[in-house]
Amino acid sequence: MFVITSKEMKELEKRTITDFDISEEILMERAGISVVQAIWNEYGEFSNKSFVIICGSGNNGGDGYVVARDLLNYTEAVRVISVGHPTTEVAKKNYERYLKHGGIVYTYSELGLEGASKIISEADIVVDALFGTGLNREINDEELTKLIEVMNLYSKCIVSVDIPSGVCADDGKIMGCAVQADLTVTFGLPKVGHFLFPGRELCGKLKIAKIGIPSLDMLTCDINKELITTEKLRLPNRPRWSNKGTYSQVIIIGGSNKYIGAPVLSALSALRSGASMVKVVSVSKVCQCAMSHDPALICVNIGEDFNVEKLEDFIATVSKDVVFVVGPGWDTQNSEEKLSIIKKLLLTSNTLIIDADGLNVLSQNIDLLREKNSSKSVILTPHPGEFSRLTKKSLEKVKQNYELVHEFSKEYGVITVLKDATSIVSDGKKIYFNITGNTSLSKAGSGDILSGLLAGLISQHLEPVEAVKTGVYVFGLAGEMVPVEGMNSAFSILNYIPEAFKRLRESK
Ligand SMILES: NC(=O)C1=CN([C@@H]2O[C@H](COP(=O)(O)OP(=O)(O)OC[C@H]3O[C@@H](n4cnc5c(N)ncnc54)[C@H](OP(=O)(O)O)[C@@H]3O)[C@@H](O)[C@H]2O)[C@@H](O)CC1
Ligand SMILES: [K+]
Repeated sequence: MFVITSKEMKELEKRTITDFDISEEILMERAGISVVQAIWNEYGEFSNKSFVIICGSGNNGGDGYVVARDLLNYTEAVRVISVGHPTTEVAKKNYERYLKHGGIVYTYSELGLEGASKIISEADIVVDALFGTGLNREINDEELTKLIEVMNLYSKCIVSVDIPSGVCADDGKIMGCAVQADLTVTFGLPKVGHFLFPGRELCGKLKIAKIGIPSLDMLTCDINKELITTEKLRLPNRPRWSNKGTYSQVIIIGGSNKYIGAPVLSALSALRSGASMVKVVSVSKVCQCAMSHDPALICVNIGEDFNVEKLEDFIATVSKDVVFVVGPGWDTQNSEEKLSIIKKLLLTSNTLIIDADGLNVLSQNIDLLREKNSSKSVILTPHPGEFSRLTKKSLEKVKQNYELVHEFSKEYGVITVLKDATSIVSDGKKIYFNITGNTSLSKAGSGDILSGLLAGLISQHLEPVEAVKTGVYVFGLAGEMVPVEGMNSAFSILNYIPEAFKRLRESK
């Protein structure tokens, strides 16, 4: 499903109006009616319910007046609190129409905070039509801030029109203060702010209503952002005649005497996601740990401690058709030598996934990525801390920064997975958001599982970007399958991976 910014929404609206002769008025009418329908579907019939609609001065408020008018068809218990007189032609029209239908409007300036609080607290459902995609600055007006606080404090239930007021549609950030909705009804296509935190949390349940905007193909509009959903996800093809040689090997280079388990988690995850042969190349202790967990793993022991020559010798023996994961549990000692290993791996034509300390080492010389073999796919799987080191930008600046993920991937010719509660993937062309998962994944070791899972999928010949999309989605699903959220070790997530794949297959 495509995901858009407020600017893109305006463009779609413009083209709908000019190229398809569907007026702004029709769009607003359908938007308002779709909100009423969504409320009915969610909360049941209206005869015993009371409503208050908080309308701002723009078109979001205009939608609010349509909602109010339509609700009058079902109940008299409808009130509007207007915050500023409607300023757009179409909002004014709908304000007038609501009045003509006998609608009651209180102005916030006359009511004051106390009056507004009373009306809000008495209503069963508060419809938030204060600001939508037109919010263009921080809300710093004291009276507005207080009104939003009152809405959050006293409402029994809030339904936001398009987006919770105060949430920026383009990055999910709170512009001063914001409404916490129970249900949000958006129009046409979801906005980025619906999927990035804190906006994602403030939406409550999200419904996407069709209001008559033609498809992107018809509008000849190129949108480069998508939400990862099951329909388009690819799964590996495993022909019945295949044998272990049909698939690529997965080789995990990582682990240290400090972090023994990380590469083992990666390796076990690769097996769970379908890899046929997984090697762990590491120090003795890691190899022992790997063997004790699964004798089917193949270990290449490089000695008691990190040994660059042995690693180099091993890499020289590796055939073309291999998926490398480098970094889980590596630690950052001997970073110069480790950097030279990454350089060697970049020059081979195999697929390379760089994770964890592999990324921390790489951040000392990110330009190494420019030397990669041009036919090679390189996937980086940073969490925000690692991405901040890679880009030399503060954590604040990189968190959820989908544009940066896009630019970075384009500049270095890599696929980047910025892991977070909403993960962001880019191959430098498109941007994908993944929203599966929960806090069962917020655990040491879970990143190692993801890198192994991606390697396992690529070893079964999925295109790297397809493997990454499927991988992050399935990984999230596996996290959601933990019986009690958060009460788990990352290790236990491994058990849910096959089941998560099954669920995805069945849902297609
Ligand atoms: N696109 C479509 O296809 C469709 C769009 N539709 C609907 O239109 C909505 C977008 O409408 P919109 O563009 O009129 O903007 P909206 O969100 O009402 O806010 C603008 C008002 O807020 C004000 N304002 C802004 N920031 C402020 C602040 N911090 N503090 C105080 N004031 C602030 C701003 O003031 P100004 O900047 O002019 O001073 C202006 O008055 C969209 O979300 C959807 O609901 C539907 O009808 C269906 C079709
Ligand atoms: K709103």
